[in-house]
Amino acid sequence: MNNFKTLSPYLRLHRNQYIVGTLAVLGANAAVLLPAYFIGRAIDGLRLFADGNPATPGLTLMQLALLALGVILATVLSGSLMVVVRRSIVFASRQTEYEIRRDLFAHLSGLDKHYFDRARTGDLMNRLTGDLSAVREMIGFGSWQVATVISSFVVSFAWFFSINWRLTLAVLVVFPVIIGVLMYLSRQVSLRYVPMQEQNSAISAKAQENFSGARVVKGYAIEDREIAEYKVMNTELIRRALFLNRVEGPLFAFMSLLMGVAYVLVLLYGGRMILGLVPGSPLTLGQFTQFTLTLERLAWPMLSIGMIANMLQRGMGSWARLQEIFAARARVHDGGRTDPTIHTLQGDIRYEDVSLTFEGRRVLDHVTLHIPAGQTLGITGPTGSGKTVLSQLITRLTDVSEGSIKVDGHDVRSIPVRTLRENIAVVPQEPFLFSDTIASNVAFGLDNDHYQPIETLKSVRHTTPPEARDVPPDMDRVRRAAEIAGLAGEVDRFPLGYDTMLGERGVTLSGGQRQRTALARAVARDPRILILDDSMSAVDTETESRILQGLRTVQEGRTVLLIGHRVSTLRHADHIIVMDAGRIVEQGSHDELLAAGGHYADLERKQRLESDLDDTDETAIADAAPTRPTPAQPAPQPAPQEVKR
Ligand SMILES: Nc1ncnc2c1ncn2[C@@H]1O[C@H](COP(=O)(O)OP(=O)(O)OP(=O)(O)O)[C@@H](O)[C@H]1O
Repeated sequence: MNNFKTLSPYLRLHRNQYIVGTLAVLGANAAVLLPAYFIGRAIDGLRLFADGNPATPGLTLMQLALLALGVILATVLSGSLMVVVRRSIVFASRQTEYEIRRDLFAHLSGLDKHYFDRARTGDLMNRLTGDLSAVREMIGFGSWQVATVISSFVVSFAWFFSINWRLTLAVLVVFPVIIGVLMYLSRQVSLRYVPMQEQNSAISAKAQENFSGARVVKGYAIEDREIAEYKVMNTELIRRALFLNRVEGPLFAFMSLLMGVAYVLVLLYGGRMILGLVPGSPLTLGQFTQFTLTLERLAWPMLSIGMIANMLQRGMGSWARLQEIFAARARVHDGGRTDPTIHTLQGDIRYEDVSLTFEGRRVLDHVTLHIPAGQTLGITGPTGSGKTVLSQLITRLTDVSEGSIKVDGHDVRSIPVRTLRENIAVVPQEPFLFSDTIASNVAFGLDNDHYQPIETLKSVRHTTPPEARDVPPDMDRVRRAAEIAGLAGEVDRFPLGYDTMLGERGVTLSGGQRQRTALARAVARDPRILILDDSMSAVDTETESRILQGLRTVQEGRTVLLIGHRVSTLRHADHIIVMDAGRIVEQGSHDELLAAGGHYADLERKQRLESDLDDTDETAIADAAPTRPTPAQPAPQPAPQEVKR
């Protein structure tokens, strides 16, 4: 019931369509029973005519023709009303489906990292498709059929009672059985349906992860294992689906049996009435015919009761699963302390005694730090030491557990989330590219001002669809950003240049190209604060130094957080911090840290040694190489520019 309450606001958006549709169903089901009445009248009239009794002359040819016309008109009327039903209820259900899908997407887009850290894409996709379809079927075809069953029964029994109440009571004998069976069925379906949908979700998630991770699956040659696991999951789905179907199968047969019982009762009891064997309850042949024809019309509604109960249970089960999405709340959002007057930021960042705890585990521990606007902070430290989460706190991907972070003196929790994020560009450790052109990927963060948040719970019939905006990317900006990110040269060599289409998540680019496309995207945004999270790990040191040089030209007045493991990345930063186990364990300039002889100095020494060793190896190879390659010894290839992922 609770679930129905949450669905009703959507149904109310199309109240008139559902009311018109329901009235049309009622009308159609009343009209469809009129032919039985006309035929009954005709039979009685003809029988009297056949008797040849002048006192009861029976039916004239004109009356017979009128009754025949009545049959035709009633059929046309019920057919026309069915068209109205389709155009109202079925249309309304499609529109409701659209509105729920639109609102679900908007709601999901408003959820934060905490939700998506745990959600499985395949499961969400299954809810947005399979579950939403089940809800649409329930409110469309399902509600239509409910109205059909109710109106068929009401109108039929009205006729039955008007013909003969005793015969009607005989038919009613089967109804307690029907109600009992229905209650049992509804309970069974609701118990069995949700586990089946959960398995559907698990299968979708498995398929989605396999397709997204196809390179890993193939790289480890574990296709057969994955296929076997998929098969097991499918077998389980079939088992659960059959378990559900097992309730429905016998039901159809059972309802047919009950229908047969009703016919037998009418035949035996009605027949006795026609023969005059039931005192005080006469029945004419025409009335008997009308009774049986009306009963015949009840066959489909009766047989479909099981299917409808099933559809409603599935729909409500699916709606409950969609409700779980609507019930999820973003932990990070604008609230009472948000100051809407903050529109611009300069980029002065202060961490004041910041701690962060994830599921009882402290990942940042009393961090205090000041990054003046326009300065570059280098962040390094062992893996898992808290570098990424430290930077994520500025964009409020997650909020501090203790202490505060201030940008330009404002606590980040008081800056409107949109303003905050519009002023920051992040190049994450694992860049995400869209299956679009390189130009569109670089320009992804631009052209964001024309869109307003959508109004939810609003009828699609009263909203004008947003104008299709196919704004071409600002190519000057795209090229400049690509130049700075060290990507331009390679893109110019692609046959389609910036119009090159990327595969899903940019898989058709090398790891380094992907990183630099993501970097270009961030630079194109022209942010006040730029966060580069280990975002040059897949490019060689030479390219990296070119990119850093390019960045320095646009860095003026921009605050940059540069996370990295290479001293070459960090050495030009104004200030460098070394993190360990969520704490800042060293800080200072490159020279100060080298002089301090701690972790940073160690790192520098190791990387210098490695680089010296590489140089020595290369010289040795060059010395040993013949001056001219023979066919058997191909010329040494240049070192790969980038680490392929
Ligand atoms: N969403 C999360 N839920 C729970 N723990 C998390 C989450 N994100 C990060 N952590 C934990 O926080 C700690 C710091 O992670 P972080 O990603 O900041 O490390 P890092 O220093 O950037 O490491 P790396 O150099 O490997 O990228 C890790 O122990 C990690 O397991």
